[in-house]
Amino acid sequence: MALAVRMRVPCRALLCAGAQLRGAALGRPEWAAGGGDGARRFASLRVLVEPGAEGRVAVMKLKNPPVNSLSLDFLTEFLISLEKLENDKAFRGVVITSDCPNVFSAGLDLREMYGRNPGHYAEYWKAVQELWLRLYLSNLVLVAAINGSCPAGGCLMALTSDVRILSDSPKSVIGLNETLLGIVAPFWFKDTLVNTIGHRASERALQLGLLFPPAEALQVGLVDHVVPEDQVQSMALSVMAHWLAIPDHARQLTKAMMRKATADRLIKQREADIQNFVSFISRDSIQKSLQIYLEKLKQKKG
Ligand SMILES: CCCCCCCCCCCC/C=C/CC(=O)SCCNC(=O)CCNC(=O)[C@H](O)C(C)(C)COP(=O)(O)OP(=O)(O)OC[C@H]1O[C@@H](n2cnc3c(N)ncnc32)[C@H](O)[C@@H]1OP(=O)(O)O
Repeated sequence: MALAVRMRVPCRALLCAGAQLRGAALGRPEWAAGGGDGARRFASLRVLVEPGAEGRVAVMKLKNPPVNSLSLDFLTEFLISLEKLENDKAFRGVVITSDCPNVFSAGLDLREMYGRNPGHYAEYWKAVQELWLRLYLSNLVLVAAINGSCPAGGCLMALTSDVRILSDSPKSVIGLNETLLGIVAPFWFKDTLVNTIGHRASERALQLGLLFPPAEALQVGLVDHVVPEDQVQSMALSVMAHWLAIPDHARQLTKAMMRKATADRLIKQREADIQNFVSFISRDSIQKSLQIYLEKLKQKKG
């Protein structure tokens, strides 16, 4: 049944090969079965996957300290974990959350986009595209349990989920703040935001690089629920149960119907998008902006 409606990213085989290569580059696969749940529990260096209490639901904990920045190695491990879950028919839903205190994800790793060579930028961007496509078109129910700050690429990742739960903490701000760094959110970041909060709200949020505090994020529709931090996980599981009450095939076809056109826009021009990214990020002015931003982050500490 699920096979009939399974969405596929066309360049899947290519990425799989890429992911395996990256896995090899990491030195060892690191997948370790553990505990009484046997093969259903696995972990890599930076991604911990364990079955939730509800069964058929996995909890994926991101643990790339200090801030879950999306480095190339982290993206690769994330992709491999997701692929394993997609292929394991025991699972119908995944709660994605952070193992780093107060931060869901700081977004793309700035060190992957600063001071490197064009080949590296291209490889990195391809992995970013792939993670977005895999998450956005996932057959699983994805619930983002956002237990901390969620800027830029972190927000993009959360926006690919079917539901977002945000912790009610002053640190839990969320948004696409790229313009504050002097960079531009690519069209598919923009499309994902527009699909969630509409055109006018997106235009304002993107131009101003807004990071919404919880109450405003809820009001604009960027997240679906705001709850105290200690209830984020239980709320995510409760929402998940609601979504899992719907037959998979009907829900999956509906999800595909809603999302395919947006994903296809990138799929049709992936190479051009990579070239755009490489030439944009390689500009002296953009490298200077990133350098200043990285210095500001360091100075913040004091
Ligand atoms: C003509 C038009 C053409 C258009 C073409 C378009 C082409 C594409 C354009 C390019 C688009 C690129 C898209 C990028 C999206 C992104 O995701 S960029 C990343 C944006 N992220 C942020 O702005 C978040 C920055 N971080 C923070 O604000 C804070 O760290 C935090 C709020 C997340 C956490 O704060 P705190 O807990 O206080 O930790 P810190 O002390 O700040 O940080 C600890 C440590 O981590 C380092 N760090 C933080 N964020 C990042 C990051 N994103 N990448 C790498 N490293 C990061 C920080 O520097 C500290 O390091 P040290 O301990 O000092 O070494």
